[in-house]
Amino acid sequence: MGSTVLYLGPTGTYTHQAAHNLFGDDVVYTQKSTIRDVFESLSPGQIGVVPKENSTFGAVVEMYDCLRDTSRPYFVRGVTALSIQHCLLVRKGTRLEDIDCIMSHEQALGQCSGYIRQHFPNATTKKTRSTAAAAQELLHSPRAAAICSKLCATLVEDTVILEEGVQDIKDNYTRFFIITTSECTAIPPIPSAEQTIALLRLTGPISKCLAALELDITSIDRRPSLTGSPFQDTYFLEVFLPDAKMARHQIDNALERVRNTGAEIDLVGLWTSV
Ligand SMILES: O=C(O)C(=O)C[C@]1(C(=O)O)C=C[C@@H](O)C=C1
Repeated sequence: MGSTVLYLGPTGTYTHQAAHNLFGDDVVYTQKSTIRDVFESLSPGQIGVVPKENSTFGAVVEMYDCLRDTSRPYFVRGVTALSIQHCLLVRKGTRLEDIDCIMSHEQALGQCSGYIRQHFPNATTKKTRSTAAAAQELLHSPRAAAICSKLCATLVEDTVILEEGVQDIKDNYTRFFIITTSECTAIPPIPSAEQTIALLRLTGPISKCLAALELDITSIDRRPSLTGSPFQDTYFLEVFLPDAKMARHQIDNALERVRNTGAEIDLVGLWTSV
């Protein structure tokens, strides 16, 4: 039997599709109802797939909040991207003019906020745990619509798509992290390229730390650190390492330089990417 892959479910989420594109039918899939559940249920030897960022709406905050937790070991092993084309799904018989509530994951509501404002100015919005969870809720909500993938129309009985491509920016992509509890967990090969990227978690004075790091930073995300000092932040830095063979050595030296400034820094991911 192949590895177990935990993903944000239920069946039909974009995360499920991203996981399936990567691992196909060679693994055992286990759905979890929130991103936090994926992190907290992950056992040694298992693989998790969680959304990380969207090209229209930005960082997936819940994911970064889980990575901020230093009490459990997580390690990012790779990244995969998926084109996100949202549909407006309703129960059969519901017309556009009947819709009084739009349900979806907050990321999808954000990616479609212009569309919702323009077409449903009087509707309420309801956040659900995932896009596919919103599709399932239609069974109990005859006047609501769900924003979700086309696939959900085939998975949830008695539903029909009223509109396709309802995201505000047509070229819309989400990236997903592949996580394990340890850097050493064996995982099926992930398509990769020559670029080596490391993910660092840093808590400390940012300008001093960046000066000590001396690496090529490709992205920075920031969340409150929860260390007890108000407005102290934890930063997630993605750094590009031009020489894959020297990557580990370069990172270890950089971590030492930053720790010497008194800051806290950890390596929480290392992968090759396109
Ligand atoms: O709800 C889903 O279908 C998910 O897989 C989550 C998620 C996200 O959190 O970004 C994934 C892709 C889309 O951006 C919308 C929602």
